[in-house]
Amino acid sequence: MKRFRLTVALPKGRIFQEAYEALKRAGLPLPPVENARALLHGEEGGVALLELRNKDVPVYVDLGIAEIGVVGKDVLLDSGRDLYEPVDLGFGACRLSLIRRPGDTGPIRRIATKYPNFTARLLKERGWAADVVELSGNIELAAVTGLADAVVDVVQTGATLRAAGLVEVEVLAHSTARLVVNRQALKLKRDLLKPLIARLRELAQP
Ligand SMILES: Nc1ncnc2c1ncn2[C@@H]1O[C@H](COP(=O)(O)OP(=O)(O)OP(=O)(O)O)[C@@H](O)[C@H]1O
Ligand SMILES: O=P(O)(O)OC[C@H]1O[C@H](OP(=O)(O)OP(=O)(O)O)[C@H](O)[C@@H]1O
Repeated sequence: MKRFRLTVALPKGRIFQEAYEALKRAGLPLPPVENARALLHGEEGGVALLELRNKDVPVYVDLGIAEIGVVGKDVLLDSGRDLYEPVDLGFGACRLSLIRRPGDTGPIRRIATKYPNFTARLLKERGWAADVVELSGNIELAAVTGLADAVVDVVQTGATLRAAGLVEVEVLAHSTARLVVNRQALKLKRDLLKPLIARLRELAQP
């Protein structure tokens, strides 16, 4: 890939637009997004934008392909990557919760989730002997159908849970979108990244 002054990793989907606008407001000259799902870039030597799946953002930033990225704390908690996380951007607020069928209070033997590492850590901390089943979407269905006797999933309004007739047993973690920065790039591109981080912090103040 051509080298750019800065490469930014953003997740396509729910938080893309807000992430894009937050970085623009902070003064980063991002290329226009007319043709999504591409490697987008402006003029030679400018800022390049990678549009990725959520869980790929920490990978691209950790391995230094992108110097910075925006991703949900939920994804970071599962990623196992040691990224510098200097700004809580505030949007994309949701929580990671333990969800069960109403009245189910017995031991959890099988737990389904899109967050297998986070969930495995939880089981270990609590000393629960359960199998983790990794799924890719519509996680609530695992509890509804009996595939699992609990799920760990994102809750925001609670509407999906209610519609599925499930209950939020416990909030395990709170999540918002975060700016993530490659640790080496922070040193090498300090002059570019420090003011951007400072500006994003100012703008993210409630
Ligand atoms: N219902 C929700 N309300 C608010 N924020 C949410 C909600 N669901 C997820 N989020 C946050 O937004 C991020 C992106 O969610 P999105 O639905 O776009 O991706 P996804 O479907 O989980 O992932 P992918 O499509 O990349 O596998 C999540 O990682 C989380 O931080
Ligand atoms: O509490 P709520 O406001 O109802 O939001 C929670 C739902 O949103 C997310 O699903 P998404 O729409 O991303 O679909 P997915 O299950 O395919 O990931 C999450 O997995 C829940 O299902």
